[in-house]
Amino acid sequence: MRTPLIAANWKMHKTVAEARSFVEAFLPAVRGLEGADIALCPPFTALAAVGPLLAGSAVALGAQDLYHEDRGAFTGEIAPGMLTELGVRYVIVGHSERRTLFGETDELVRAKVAAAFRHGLTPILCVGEQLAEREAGRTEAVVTRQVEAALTGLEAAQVERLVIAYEPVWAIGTGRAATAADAGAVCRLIRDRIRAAFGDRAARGLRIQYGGSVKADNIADFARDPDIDGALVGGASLDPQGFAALVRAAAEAARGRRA
Ligand SMILES: O=C(CO)COP(=O)(O)O
Repeated sequence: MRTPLIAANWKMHKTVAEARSFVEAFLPAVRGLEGADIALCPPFTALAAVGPLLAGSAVALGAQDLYHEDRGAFTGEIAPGMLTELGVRYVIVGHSERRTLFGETDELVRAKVAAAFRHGLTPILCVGEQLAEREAGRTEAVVTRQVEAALTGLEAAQVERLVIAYEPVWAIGTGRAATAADAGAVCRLIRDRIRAAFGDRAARGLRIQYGGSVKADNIADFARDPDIDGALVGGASLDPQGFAALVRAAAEAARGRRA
């Protein structure tokens, strides 16, 4: 069975000093924990400080975005090699805030996923429908389009290592999480599409997280579902003790999943 991945997306929160004190409190609180992988995705400015603090721990370093070119005149952007140099292992790509606030297209997301793989980074590809799309019965069509567009040109062996985060946009930061049944159904749909396009091995290896108002007291519902492989967590990842409790609850619940 796939090990769930609980990833913290801090978004535009925490200075370097705040990031350091989070890690100092968080690591002892999850030491020795088994049954879930953990990643922290601080803002770019804190990566160089957080990386060395995580070295030797079971907690991986992630980034929130990257640019798809290796270098050049792209003011304000961050190249993949700048992330790998700092020990970054995961990179969030295509978050709905990037898509809606910063105009990222399916094509740009595809280029970023490819760039991440080219540099040995594991993308956490975010997909999810808006409220109006859900209400119009278009969830399946939207999510399928986003997944297919982002994975065009990849090899099955790459897809097997990929992480997809299903984050319905209406559930992000609203306190209104999807039900585990609805989230699980979309995750199954994604896995079926991956199986059809890339084969059974890729579909079995790929991790599909849920994201959107995940908290310590609802994570168990998601983590028990055999097709939900952990969570991408925003607001509830900002407090070290609260996030540690969330990770522990996820690991505990995931133990009950069907093998
Ligand atoms: O966008 C998210 C993670 O990427 C989810 O954010 P919240 O957990 O704050 O709803």
